[in-house]
Amino acid sequence: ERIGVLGIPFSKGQSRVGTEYGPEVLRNGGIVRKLQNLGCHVKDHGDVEVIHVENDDPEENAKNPRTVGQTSKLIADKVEQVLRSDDICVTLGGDHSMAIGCIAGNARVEPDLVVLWIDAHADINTPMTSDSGNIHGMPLSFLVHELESYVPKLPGFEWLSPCIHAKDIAYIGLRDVDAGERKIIEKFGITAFSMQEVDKYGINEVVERALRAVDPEGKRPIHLSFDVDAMDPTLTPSTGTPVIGGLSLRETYYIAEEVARTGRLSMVDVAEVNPLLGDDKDKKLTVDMTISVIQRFFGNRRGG
Ligand SMILES: N[C@@]1(C(=O)O)CN(C[C@@H]2CCCCN2)C[C@@H]1CCC[B-](O)(O)O
Ligand SMILES: [Mn+2]
Ligand SMILES: [Mn+2]
Ligand SMILES: [Mn+2]
Repeated sequence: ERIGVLGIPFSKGQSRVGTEYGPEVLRNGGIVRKLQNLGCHVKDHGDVEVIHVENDDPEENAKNPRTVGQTSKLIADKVEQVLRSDDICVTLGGDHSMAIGCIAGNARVEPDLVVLWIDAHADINTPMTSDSGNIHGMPLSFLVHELESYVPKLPGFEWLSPCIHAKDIAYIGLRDVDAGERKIIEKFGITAFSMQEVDKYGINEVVERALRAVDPEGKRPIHLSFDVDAMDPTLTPSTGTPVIGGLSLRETYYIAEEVARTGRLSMVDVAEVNPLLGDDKDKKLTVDMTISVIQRFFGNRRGG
């Protein structure tokens, strides 16, 4: 396939400096060359322009709304452009608020997409249910039709309309879900496999059930949003909200290999790499583990 790589040097969806350097360290880790070595045609489209709005006061408890909203629009426009020329888009983040623009942009090209959200967290707080006010904990709430009446139109988000349904989402890796998110997941019947289900059924059964739940006929394009904190912090320590008891390397490889096998992968977001957290060993480990996972979406199979 033709892969378009897009950097999203963004950090204003949360409060820690550092995720803006995610694209740089992933590129320096050789992600483009390693995908090319798999025989893929890879074009690096550079970085999305990040908007910085002065005096971007919180609105409805959401922090940096104008900066996040306006940057998300640029992300959506750029992602749409990439997907019009390449088959698959790989976005290098950046905090997980990037997914607002990534999914919105992808949905313009693939309106029938389904979303696999690989994450320790549900990232579906509304501005009202969020304890932190960090928009990286809210991206899905801006995108889901069923939540439209619960989410205020924030300044900077005027351009955005919901583009997915609750039934189009499946979570894998959850282990730190807020009360408000739990209520949303239950109320709208969102498919969710926490680490408990991974232990109960095994990753193979979880992946099979997740794909069947969102796409029983096996026809729909897949948007896979990968938060590196889905993996155990011993593997990806350099991330802003680590949670112990995460996915193993082999479990994460398995998810990537099975999604690759569908042949319907449309987009992969790589979110929440923060090279300023931890020591140099942690940073190198995080980058190397993340890249080794991404390689498995594109044909690097353990069986050769
Ligand atoms: N739900 C959260 C939010 O801030 O909304 C709260 N949580 C941190 C909090 C620490 C204390 C115990 C409960 N959890 C982080 C998460 C967002 C993660 C965003 B991601 O993109 O990294 O997944
Ligand atoms: Mn997370
Ligand atoms: Mn719709
Ligand atoms: Mn996340």
